[in-house]
Amino acid sequence: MAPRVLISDSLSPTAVQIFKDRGVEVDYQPNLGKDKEKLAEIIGNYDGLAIRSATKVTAKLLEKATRLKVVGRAGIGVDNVEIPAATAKGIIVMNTPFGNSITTAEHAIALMFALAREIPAADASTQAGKWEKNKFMGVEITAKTLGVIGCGNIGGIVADRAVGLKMRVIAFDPFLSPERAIEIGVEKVELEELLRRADFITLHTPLTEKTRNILSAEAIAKCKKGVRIINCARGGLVDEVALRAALDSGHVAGAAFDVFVEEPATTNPLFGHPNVVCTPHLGASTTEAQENVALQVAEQMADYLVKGAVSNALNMPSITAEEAPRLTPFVKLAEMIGSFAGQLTDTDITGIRLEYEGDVATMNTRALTAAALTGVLKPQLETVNMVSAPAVAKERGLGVEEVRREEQGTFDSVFRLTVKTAKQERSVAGTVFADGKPRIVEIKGIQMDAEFQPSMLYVTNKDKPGFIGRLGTLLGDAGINIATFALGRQAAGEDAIALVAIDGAVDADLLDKVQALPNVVQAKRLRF
Ligand SMILES: NC(=O)c1ccc[n+]([C@@H]2O[C@H](COP(=O)([O-])OP(=O)(O)OC[C@H]3O[C@@H](n4cnc5c(N)ncnc54)[C@H](O)[C@@H]3O)[C@@H](O)[C@H]2O)c1
Ligand SMILES: O=C(O)[C@H](O)COP(=O)(O)O
Repeated sequence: MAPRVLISDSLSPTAVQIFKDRGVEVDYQPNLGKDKEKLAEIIGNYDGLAIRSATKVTAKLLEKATRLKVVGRAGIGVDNVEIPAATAKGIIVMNTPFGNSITTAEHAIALMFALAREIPAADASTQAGKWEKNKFMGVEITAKTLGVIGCGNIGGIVADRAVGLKMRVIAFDPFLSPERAIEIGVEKVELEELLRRADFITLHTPLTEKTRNILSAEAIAKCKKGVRIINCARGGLVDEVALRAALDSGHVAGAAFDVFVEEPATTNPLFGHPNVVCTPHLGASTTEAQENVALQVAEQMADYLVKGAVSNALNMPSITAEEAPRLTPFVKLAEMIGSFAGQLTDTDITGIRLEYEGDVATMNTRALTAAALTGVLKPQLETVNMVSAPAVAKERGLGVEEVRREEQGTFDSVFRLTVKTAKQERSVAGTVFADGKPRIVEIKGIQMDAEFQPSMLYVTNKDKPGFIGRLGTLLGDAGINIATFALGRQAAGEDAIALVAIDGAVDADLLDKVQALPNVVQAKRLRF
């Protein structure tokens, strides 16, 4: 069945076309993001949800999203998505981190000019027939100091444009390296210094607990008198009430805002002030940016739903479309080896060691680790998947250790997983053969050669004559056909392992009988 995607915000028709071309069924309902109830009613029918900023992907909505595998944000900010809730449900959240950066940076520059020359007010006055030539006295931006708070993708582009406009640019960003600051021609400063020196301040950080009200009443008071403030990033970075007071007192000369604490903003403390310019979250609204983000989000979501490739995910390691064909059989191997170990372990797992040997050590081991953890946890947690498994493992305090060795041994690649419990360590290793099928090659250090089968019986025993015959007879008498029988042992008379693929299933009674056979140490049913 073709995967189904719902687009619940306004997106370029390019997205619809790409989904169709990639074999994904698509429903375009651009106003649904504003209708929470209706969205919750139908979200259960979809594998993918493509959104902009109007749709709020809350934990409550995700409860109804029983089939959802991916949320794609056609844009940058994902503050409208409850990512921990999506992760817990195994839903990938991806964005398009660069598609609208230039456009948004240009909007910030446009708002800076609008403030410097009071263009919106002058336009309204002129079109009202007033010709108030003496009322609108602007300021030049040349040689003025622009303070950039948050100098990532957009802040960096704003800085570059401002340098071109002959401004002096200073930036506050704890994660801006001195090398990058030199490269883009900005002076890296602390926030206090930026506030003290800047003639214009522009904000380009995400909204986090650290950045909320980064321009608080106190910070605004530290600004140079006559400062002009531009916010094209997120509502909540500036204390709107404090800013209004500073505008009223004349301490701040002007403010240009594209984003607001409450959106859609129909009322706001800043509204109505003569030196305030507002736009309705238009930062990303150009034909070019909307084409970019629509195309990118549709390609990324289709790649995931159709090919399993993951890019720009915020809660899962990336798997490129190029690496997916080589990686996919190993993802399957890692999950099955993990599942094998998880099914064998009854007591609390305290730690997991993952060893990648040979070619597999050069692959995307973050994705393989996520797959292996999924396998380990699934016997206890039905709903866990590659998205949620690393977070769940961390939450449960499982120490996860990765070891990579590129030298090859008997096989081109070996993946070994060791589960640690308070009582013991148990390892299982496997590889992928040339036919692309995963194989078990070692259990507890004992060499084996077994394919994974849907129904298997795992028996450890003392290697004494008669065991195989007795087990075969027991299964035969119960009407159970043996499909394959793999054996491995340490040495004659010592520990041995039998891995038996069977048609049908062994019930609890029969398992007890296997367990009661002479020399049997442990008998377990396994399902793959
Ligand atoms: N108005 C719009 O339509 C529109 C469009 C696109 C993006 N945005 C918003 O713009 C913002 C920036 O986007 P971006 O692509 O440049 O993101 P980015 O991740 O590339 O850059 C953000 C920068 O903020 C810095 N930062 C984080 N915490 C900080 C702190 N406490 N103090 C100072 N700096 C801090 C980071 O180090 C990073 O360099 C986002 O919030 C995004 O949602 C708005
Ligand atoms: O973070 C973003 O990409 C912008 O806020 C754009 O939002 P929009 O897609 O709703 O215009």
